[in-house]
Formats: sequence, C-alpha cells, structure tokens
Amino acid sequence: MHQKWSHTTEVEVETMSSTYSFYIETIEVNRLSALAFFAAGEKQFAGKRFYWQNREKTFTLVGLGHAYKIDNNSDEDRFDGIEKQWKELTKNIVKEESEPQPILFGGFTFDPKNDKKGEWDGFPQSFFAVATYQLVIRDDKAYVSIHLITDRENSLDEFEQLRKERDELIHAAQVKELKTYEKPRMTSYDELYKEEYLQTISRVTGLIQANEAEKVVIARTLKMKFEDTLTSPQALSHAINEQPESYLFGLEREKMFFFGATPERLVKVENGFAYSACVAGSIKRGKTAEEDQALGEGLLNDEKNLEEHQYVVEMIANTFERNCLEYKVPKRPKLLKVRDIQHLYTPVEGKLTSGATILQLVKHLHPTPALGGVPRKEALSIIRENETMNRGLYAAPIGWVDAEGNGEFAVAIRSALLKENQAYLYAGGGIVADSEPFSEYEETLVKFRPMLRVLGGQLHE
Ligand SMILES: C=C(O[C@@H]1C=C(C(=O)O)C=C[C@H]1O)C(=O)O
Ligand SMILES: [Mg+2]
Repeated sequence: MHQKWSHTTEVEVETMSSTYSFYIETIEVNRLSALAFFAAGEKQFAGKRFYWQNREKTFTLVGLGHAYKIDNNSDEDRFDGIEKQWKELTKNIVKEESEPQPILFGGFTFDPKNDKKGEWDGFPQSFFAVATYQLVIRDDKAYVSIHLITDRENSLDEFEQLRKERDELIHAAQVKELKTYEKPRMTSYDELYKEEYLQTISRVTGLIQANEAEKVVIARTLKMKFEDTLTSPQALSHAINEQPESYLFGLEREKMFFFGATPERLVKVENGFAYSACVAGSIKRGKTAEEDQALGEGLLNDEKNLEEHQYVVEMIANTFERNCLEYKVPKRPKLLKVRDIQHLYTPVEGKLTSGATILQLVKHLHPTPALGGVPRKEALSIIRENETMNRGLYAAPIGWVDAEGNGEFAVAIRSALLKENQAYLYAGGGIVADSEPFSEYEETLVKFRPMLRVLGGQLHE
C-alpha cells in the first residue's frame, strides 16, 4: 500500500505555559481519493474534518481529527493571535525535502462585532485546526501524515495506535473510492426576509447617495430543508461534481458543516510572493456561446459594474503597495467565468517585504470591498445595522498556512452552512449609488445557483 516511508520526527514546542512534543510521520501513498479519505472518517471524526482544493486542482488537502485546535473568540487581535500560536507550535520544525509539512486549516468569521443570533450561534470568531491525519495531494502524489501533539512523556504506544488507525483509514478510502452519493431530497425552500432585503437595498442605495458610504455589500439567506440528514461527504461530493472550476472547501465543527465552491481568492503566499484577486461585478452565463460572449462584453463595459470593481482594485493595490517590494496590477479587468456566472476579474501579484506574512495580509485585506465596502468601517456598520443575518463564515477568509508561512485563503462565498437536515445558503452583491433592488435580487439568484445545484433545490430562470 505504501511506496515510501518517512521517519518519525519529534519536535519540541515551548509556549508561555508549557512544553509539548509534536510528533510527525508522513508516508507517500499510491493513490487516494480525497473525498473517499474524508468519508472514511465518518464514524470517528465527523465534526472534526476539513477539505480544501484550489481552483487549479494542483493542491488538495483533507484533515481528519484535531491534533491541535484553536477556538478563539477574541475580536481585534484574532489574526495576530492565530499567527502567534502557529509560530510557537512550528518554530522548531525543520523542513523535509519535498514532503508536506503540518498545515493549519480554518477560517475567520466575517464580522466579530455582529452579535445577531442565528444559525451560527456558538461558532468561535476564529476556528483553526491541525489534523491528526492530514492528506495532501500535489504533483500527482498523495501523502498522509500523522500529527500528535502531546505533553505526555511516553507516547510511543499512542503513536503506534495512530499508525494502525491511519492504515485502516487509507484502506477504507481505497475500498470506497467509487462510491456515489444520492442528491438530497428537498422538502422546503424559503427565501428568508426577501421583502426586507429589497427594502434594505433601497435604503442602502439612499445612504450611498447621501455620501454615508461609497459601496456596501448586502447579502441574504435562503433556507432549505431535506427529508433526511445530509452527511458532509454527501454534500461535498455534489459540490465536487457540480462546480469543478472553483475552489472547494468544507469545514466541520461539531454538528455544523460549512462548505462551498468559490471562485474568489483572497490571498495566496508562495516563496515570498503574494497573489490576490479582485473579483467584483457580475452577470449570468449565456445559453449559447454568442449570448455568453455578448453578456461578457456588456459586463466589461458596464459602468455600474466597473465602479463596483474599481473599489476592490484600489483597496487591494493599496494593501500590496504597503506590503510588497514591487507589485503588478493590470490596467483593465478581464472576465472570470465559472459554470453559472461571470465576473470582472483583476489579478494582483507582488514580491513581499520580509516582514509580511500570509496572516498579516489576510488581516489587512479582509474584508475587501468585494464583500464589505468602502470606506470599510462605515460599510461594516451599515451591514451590521441593515442586514437581516449574521454572516458567520460566509464572505470570510477560509484556508490554510504551513510551517514555512506558505498558504492560501479564499473568500467563502457560493457557500452554505449545513446542520443535519437543514441548509442555509448565502449570497450578496455590491451596492453602489445606482444599484436597483430587483436587479440586485436577481444577481443573488444567480449566485445561489452553484449551491442550489449541489443541494438539489429548484433553479430559478
Ligand atoms: C457577495 C458575493 O459575491 C461578491 C460580489 C460580487 C458582485 O456584487 O458583483 C461579485 C463577486 C463577489 O466578490 C456572493 O457571491 O455572495
Ligand atoms: Mg454585483
């Protein structure tokens, strides 16, 4: 079953209050389906799993179990707090040539100052974990690592148990590889607060016309119920099949599973370079190639959408200006097309200054005006006061960082929170001075489509 064994390393971890050992062992496995590995953890690890695949499909990550968990409810310093803990934990790790390193995966909520009650109650403002069993697939190779972080003296027996369990999980995944999942059967579909949403768009447009802000993103929720409880692998399998052109992500915490298929990168850091993306301005896909092209051309020349887009470009360029030695921003947007929707898209990249890290970039970038607004502070308070929901992880940064500081965060849109037999889907859009309630409403219908396909709900035409 295994091609190559690596040695087990033990790394000392010292924090302010205690000393631990961090045991790591990585093996290379012949072939392994990421979804099947995720599903193999259904019994022992439901509630403690995560899944990630980048848009290019060159990097896939699955985690089962928590070797280490950060549940953090503080507000202002949450990005710094995660960074500090992760640095402490990984400071003594020495990079092994070509082998994946331990990865911290998780997300930050959209707005810790939003205290509206709802489906996200109990979810911490930052939630990250190092998996007990970590699968990394890259360059067509699959690696499974065991992580054990403990302050117990003699952990060899415990580690031996983990090896056994790892082999069982790999075996179960190889057996299950071709399993297919049924689409869930929907029993109800409810556009929550639709009227309030339409009124909010008018009100916020008014506030913008009165110069209270320049752009504000307003979102809404769609609630679905199903005949049976949906499992996370079942939901994820349909996201994987229906939305192959997007990032795929899934994060479990106890009974909650937040997952989605987003086209939007927040930031990626690789070997001292940073990559971000301005994604704002939207139109549906055409039914024919001609119609699709015409819609795209229209979008590239539409003033309202170009305005929505330009706020994002300015803000991301500004952040790169402050964190990079040099950086590039194309003059005009191009189109980013995924199955159900096309967006205006401007990629930004730069060479980082020595102090800039991925978590610092996430801290400065979030929320970009693609999900928050301009000016940021005013937009966030307008969202807090006017939106009928608490976004939780929707529209927020989700992703990973490794011990060397490489990593990637996406913006968690085109997403849904699954709780047993219920799902909450989220979609929003950028409101500017000349936004119109009904066309914003229609834009959200297009943005609900990816998750509606996944969950088997009705599709509005
Ligand atoms: C807010 C969402 O999407 C964002 C808003 C967009 C817009 O208003 O044009 C486009 C892409 C995203 O940055 C969403 O999908 O829910
Ligand atoms: Mg828009």
